[in-house]
Amino acid sequence: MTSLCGVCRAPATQRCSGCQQVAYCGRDHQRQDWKAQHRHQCRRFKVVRSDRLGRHLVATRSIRQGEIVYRDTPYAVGPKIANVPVCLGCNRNLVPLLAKAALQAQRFYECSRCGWPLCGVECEDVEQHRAECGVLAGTGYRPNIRPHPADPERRESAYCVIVPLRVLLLERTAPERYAEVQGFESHLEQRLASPLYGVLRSNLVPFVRTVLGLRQYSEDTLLQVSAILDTNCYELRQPERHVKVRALYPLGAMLSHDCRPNTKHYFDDRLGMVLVATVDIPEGAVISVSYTQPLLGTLQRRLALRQAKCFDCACDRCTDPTELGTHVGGFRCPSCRQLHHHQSKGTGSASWVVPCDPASYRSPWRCQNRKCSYQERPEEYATRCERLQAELLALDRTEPAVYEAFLVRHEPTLHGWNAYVLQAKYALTQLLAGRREQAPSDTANERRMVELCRDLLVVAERLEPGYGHFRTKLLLELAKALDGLRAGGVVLSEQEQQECRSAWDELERIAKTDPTVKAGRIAGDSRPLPS
Ligand SMILES: C[S@@+](CC[C@H](N)C(=O)[O-])C[C@H]1O[C@@H](n2cnc3c(N)ncnc32)[C@H](O)[C@@H]1O
Repeated sequence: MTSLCGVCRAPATQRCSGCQQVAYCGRDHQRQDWKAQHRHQCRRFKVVRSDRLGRHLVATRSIRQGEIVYRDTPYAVGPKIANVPVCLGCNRNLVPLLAKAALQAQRFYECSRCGWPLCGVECEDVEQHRAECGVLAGTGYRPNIRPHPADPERRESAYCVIVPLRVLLLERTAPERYAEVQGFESHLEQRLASPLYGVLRSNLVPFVRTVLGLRQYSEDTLLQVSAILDTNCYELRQPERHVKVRALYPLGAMLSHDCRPNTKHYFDDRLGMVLVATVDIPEGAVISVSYTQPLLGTLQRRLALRQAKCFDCACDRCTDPTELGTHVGGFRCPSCRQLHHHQSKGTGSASWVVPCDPASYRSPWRCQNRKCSYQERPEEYATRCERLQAELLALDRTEPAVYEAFLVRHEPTLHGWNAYVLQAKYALTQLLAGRREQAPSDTANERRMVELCRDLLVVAERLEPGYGHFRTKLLLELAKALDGLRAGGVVLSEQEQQECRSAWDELERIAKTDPTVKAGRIAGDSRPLPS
């Protein structure tokens, strides 16, 4: 069918290259429409609905790796249901901002009108705080939020009212946004059965209706708003600015999850969410993000998604017993291992135990070797994971040697890419990076780093390919370690020099659309240093 010009309805000869969604008879009408409206509507995606994903985003044209898919402005930002003390003006954690002497004063700066803690007088009139301040000030209620130097991680539950209140106040300040938020997914029915919603029913509801006097909002509406926030908010982290809060974004609320996503996101200085394609996304493909951690096995990821976002993931990784060949959830078959031990040769040692049905929380686990009958019940597998998790958590987090010992201890029984092994290996890279600061020319340290990064990069490429954050961090550590070896007098092979050059080249490309990978310089090296 011939396309018609979006302005005059004459036969069209060209399409908008940005979205491929509208056509024009020529450049004049394209320019005219751009100025009049299209610049606000031109998008690389559209929102569609399916039975499995609900509403989600689909690419309306091919999107290149590294391209920014969209920038999204938040509708509401603020503390999580229970949060460490945070400034209601600028969202920064209050504790690290205070000098020791001030902490001993036992109080934070309090807003002169509503009494809630802020950084200082300069945050009293920040737009985010203005509307709520009037409502909070009128109540006479003052939260008892104080510094606890001995327990800086202590969370205050009084914060559970702030973001819901900010959403309710949109009804006055931005009614079209308020109406849009009411249409977001909530999973309220499922959430009402949880203990958290029991607590919200007895804390949040009377606070808003009785203390704040906002009686026009029924219990159902208030719990619905909470459930919308729990389903759609993103954790907004900017460690260098001491910001760790939650935020609701209109496009973010339409974005579906995949355990092998094709985008990543970061937050800009104005707390906007920027979505970047980590791989080439073909026209018609679902645009996905990951709501969870890549270094968890399928059972743990799916449980986390069910608990936080109320759905059962059925992506390619979740439905593959080997998790795309990585065996992140798997372990070595004890029976085949014994056989191997007795015969001291043969293929026994290479048999892995995998779930019979990865998409079931109650699946038994079975040896992949058809000749072996080894099985493990779901309870036994869960206990195995809990034990490993507890062991990992108990390690001294400052000491690389204890992580190395963990790896040696579990090498005979776990896959080299088992979730707990991966977590230990990744922790080791962080510790070795810290050591580099103290001992810059420790070549044994750098050699080990290179080995770990090469290994983890293979996993990262399978689970979060392309420009994903996990892979980017590893590329950076690999490049720095190879540079470190050279600086320490080691002669790199031709292959290693090429490996180092291509890592830096790729990091430069990633940095073009991801400012969290900042350009800098290593002393004595002319290459840009993402940090
Ligand atoms: C941020 S919202 C995304 C928009 C939502 N689909 C809608 O229609 O409003 C998150 C919710 O989308 C659904 N969802 C997202 N990714 C999914 C997936 N991979 N499989 C099934 N449901 C998914 C779940 O209901 C989840 O709680």
